[in-house]
Amino acid sequence: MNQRHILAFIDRLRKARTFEDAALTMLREMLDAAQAALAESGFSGRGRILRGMAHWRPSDGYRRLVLLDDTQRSGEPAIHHLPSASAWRWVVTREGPIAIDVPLGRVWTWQNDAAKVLKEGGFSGQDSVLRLTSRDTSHLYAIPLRALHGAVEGMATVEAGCPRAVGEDFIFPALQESLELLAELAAPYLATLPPRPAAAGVTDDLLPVLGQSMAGLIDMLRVFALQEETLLIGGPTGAGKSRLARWCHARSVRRGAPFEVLDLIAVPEELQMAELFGWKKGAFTGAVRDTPGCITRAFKGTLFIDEIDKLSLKAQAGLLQLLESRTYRPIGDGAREQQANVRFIVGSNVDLYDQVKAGRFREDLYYRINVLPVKLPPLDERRDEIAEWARFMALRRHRESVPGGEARIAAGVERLLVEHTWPGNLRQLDNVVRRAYALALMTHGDAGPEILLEEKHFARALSYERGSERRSTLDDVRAAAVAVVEEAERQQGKGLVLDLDLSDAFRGLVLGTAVERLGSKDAAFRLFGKGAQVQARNHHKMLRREMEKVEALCKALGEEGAPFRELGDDEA
Ligand SMILES: Nc1ncnc2c1ncn2[C@@H]1O[C@H](COP(=O)(O)OP(=O)(O)OP(=O)(O)O)[C@@H](O)[C@H]1O
Repeated sequence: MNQRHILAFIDRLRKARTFEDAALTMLREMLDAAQAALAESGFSGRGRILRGMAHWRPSDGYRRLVLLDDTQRSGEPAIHHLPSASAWRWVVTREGPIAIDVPLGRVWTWQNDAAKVLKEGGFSGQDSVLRLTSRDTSHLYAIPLRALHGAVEGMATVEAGCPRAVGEDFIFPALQESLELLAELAAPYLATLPPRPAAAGVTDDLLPVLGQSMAGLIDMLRVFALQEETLLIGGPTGAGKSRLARWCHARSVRRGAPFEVLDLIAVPEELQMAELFGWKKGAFTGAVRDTPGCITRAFKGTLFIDEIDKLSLKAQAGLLQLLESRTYRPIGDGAREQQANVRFIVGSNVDLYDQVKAGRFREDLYYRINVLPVKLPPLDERRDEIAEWARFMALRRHRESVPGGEARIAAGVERLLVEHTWPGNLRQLDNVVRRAYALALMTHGDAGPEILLEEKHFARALSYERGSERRSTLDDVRAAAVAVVEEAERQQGKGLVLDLDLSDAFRGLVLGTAVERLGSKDAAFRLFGKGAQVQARNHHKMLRREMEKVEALCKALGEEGAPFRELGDDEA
């Protein structure tokens, strides 16, 4: 590339207004450079430059994906292809460009004017290989794209089809320098330009509201939904991850088969393996009959594992083995292994890589499930959706009581809701709408076919909410800790000691509060994932023990009487 050429390229990048404009400019230039290298090579007329792809994917998920396909006739609808997950891993770990000889599975690069094989058979991800060969790609070049701070956050790929060049260096040596230069020049634009506004998304029963900020993500998810690889949906609690998983299933080739959910927050650690794989009669105490696990129940369908970070290390090993071999054995079953015919979607509301660094999540499993990561933004970043969700939720609530009824929200409510912050996301909004609905019912006497939810109902419903200025739960818990420490200091001043073990009473205080609030011990235990204790009817005893600790704390603090005293008494 001569200087004039480079300047013209920079000029086009400068004129780009969106990520997509810049990515297409870069890819066009890359494909043209590859075309020229092919024409000058010994493979001229025997191979084809097929397509280029660019994606931007910081660690928490795919943000954008752009395809420039020279095999498509113009006017054809864009066929979406996925970038290669294995190529991405190579580029990230090497932080440099690589070339892949797809049929041989060879991964190599070019160093000091010489080809260097990084790994024979290093490109062996079955899904990636199949996908590339099915679109006639024999050679793939992958170049890192760097964010402004230097980290690799994206990748550009050029695909070529030239069966004659299998096992040969092909055109990479001649091309590598210009591909790297083009990527380097384009990266600052890619890192900073906004996305092209997506066309208004099509809504349906599973995704009834779709704002501008979600439309781009949904476009990508339409492509991801069709794949067999594991999809990882991150995002804060209540943002709608489970619903989105169901939406993906409904758009996948598996849509006619079951959609199963394994919510790990509700399953005690010791039962996780059993829930996943099922068990044979007699496998453990209480296993009175053969019971299929959710992998069997999801046969030919999709299994959504929510809160994957709650998976015990033992169950992580089991899941990894399953993902690698695609086979499993129910607990206590010595017989033949069973084939797992299931597509996995995994949900998490924490950063899984942080869990890896903290030693709580296996790194190998992390890479297995982090193939197609996406992040569902919090509702506060989807403000254009808030009013519409509220309308949808009000109607949904009303129709639970009056099928076919109509519910409206008064003018002015929208502003109220949009100005609020929603740390609990859609779940919190749903609660507020339900509260406003209950207040409207009180105004109107009963639910007629039509109901109007007024501003005063929402204002009141919101007044029960914790506002944006509210401190976090952690701050509140820490405030309680500070109070105890201050009390210990006071007692020390009097020559006394406040035993640290007394702070164990926190469990009892939490449980007691939950029982009071929910009006049921069973519900309180289930709220905290202790359903197994309820089932075994152990929870009364457990609660009693916790209440004794609360009493001991009260005594040490010189309080007369303890809260929730009566809770430990009856077994009702
Ligand atoms: N697509 C949807 N259609 C209807 N309601 C929805 C949708 N998405 C979210 N909601 C509302 O938000 C609530 C939370 O949604 P969901 O359970 O999918 O969130 P989540 O992100 O999986 O939460 P968690 O991380 O706590 O499991 C639902 O109970 C529902 O009221």
